[in-house]
Amino acid sequence: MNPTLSELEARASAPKTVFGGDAHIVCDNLVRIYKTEGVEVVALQGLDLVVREGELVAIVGASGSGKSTLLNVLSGLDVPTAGVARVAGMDLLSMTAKDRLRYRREVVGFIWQQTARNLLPYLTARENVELPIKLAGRVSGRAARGERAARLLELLGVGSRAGRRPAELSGGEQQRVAIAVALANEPRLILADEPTGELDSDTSEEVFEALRTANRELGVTVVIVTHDPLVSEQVDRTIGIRDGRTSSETLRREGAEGQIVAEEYAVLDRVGRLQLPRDFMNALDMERRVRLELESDHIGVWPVREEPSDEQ
Ligand SMILES: Nc1ncnc2c1ncn2[C@@H]1O[C@H](COP(=O)(O)OP(=O)(O)OP(=O)(O)O)[C@@H](O)[C@H]1O
Repeated sequence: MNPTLSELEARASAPKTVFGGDAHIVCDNLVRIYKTEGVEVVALQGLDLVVREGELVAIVGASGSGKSTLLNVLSGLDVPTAGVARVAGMDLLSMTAKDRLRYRREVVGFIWQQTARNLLPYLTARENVELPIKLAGRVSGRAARGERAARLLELLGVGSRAGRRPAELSGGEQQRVAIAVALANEPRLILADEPTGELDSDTSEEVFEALRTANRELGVTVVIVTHDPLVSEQVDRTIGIRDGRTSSETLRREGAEGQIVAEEYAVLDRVGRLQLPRDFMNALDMERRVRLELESDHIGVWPVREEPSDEQ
């Protein structure tokens, strides 16, 4: 039955539910187009992402999928072409230069892949953590700063290394100190770009454990960007991105016998688009068109064998 005029009016005046609501990170239909020498590259093509406060998530994608572009947007280094990007209620598209600076100093902390980029080589671990606290000018007194730095290093399991310079630390220890540096000014969000890219698998586990500790003990939201799909064993939620769009989500949970179960889901956007995994499409030779059938509890997707006459 068609709605009456008064029903339509009531619908129009009802408060609109905004995508993502007041979630900590909201990207809604995010687009980033790079223009170089007249050629346009669409790095993000309508990406949607919602992360709640206090979550620990990984964003995984192959090279060129748009991970760095997304990270640059979330870190306030780059401004997207269109869409919505909000972190902790701050609008990353319309922020003034002053707000952007404050955002980068106070709201987000970073950990880069290159261990050397995170720490100053001539300072000890403790001095590296103290420096951003001093620059922010929010904690006065050397002793108070030293105490905060020592507490963070202790929390991340590198308290005994406080007096060492980066060159006297292992790669994993350097990254744990880097996490302490990122946490120095109590950011609400930590962005980590391939934080274990230069480490072997045992050392990587230590770094993930440190990120989990920071997340659990301090309640800070953590977003890890990586090309390594095995990260889904380390975090509760892994978001896959493909061709500049979120394509899948893997949720990790504990099974009945205490075993870790990882389940992969495809992401359905608001207009009903979803990306089929490439290997599923290849296995059934699916191309261009598929046949859909609505069943009582699922939707069937079948490959269509194209007739040559179809193209004319
Ligand atoms: N500054 C730029 N100018 C032009 N094109 C760019 C620029 N930065 C990225 N791109 C293009 O945008 C797309 C997404 O790149 P992006 O660096 O975000 O992917 P990525 O998933 O981080 O890859 P990688 O893991 O290799 O760093 C690619 O096609 C890339 O060539």
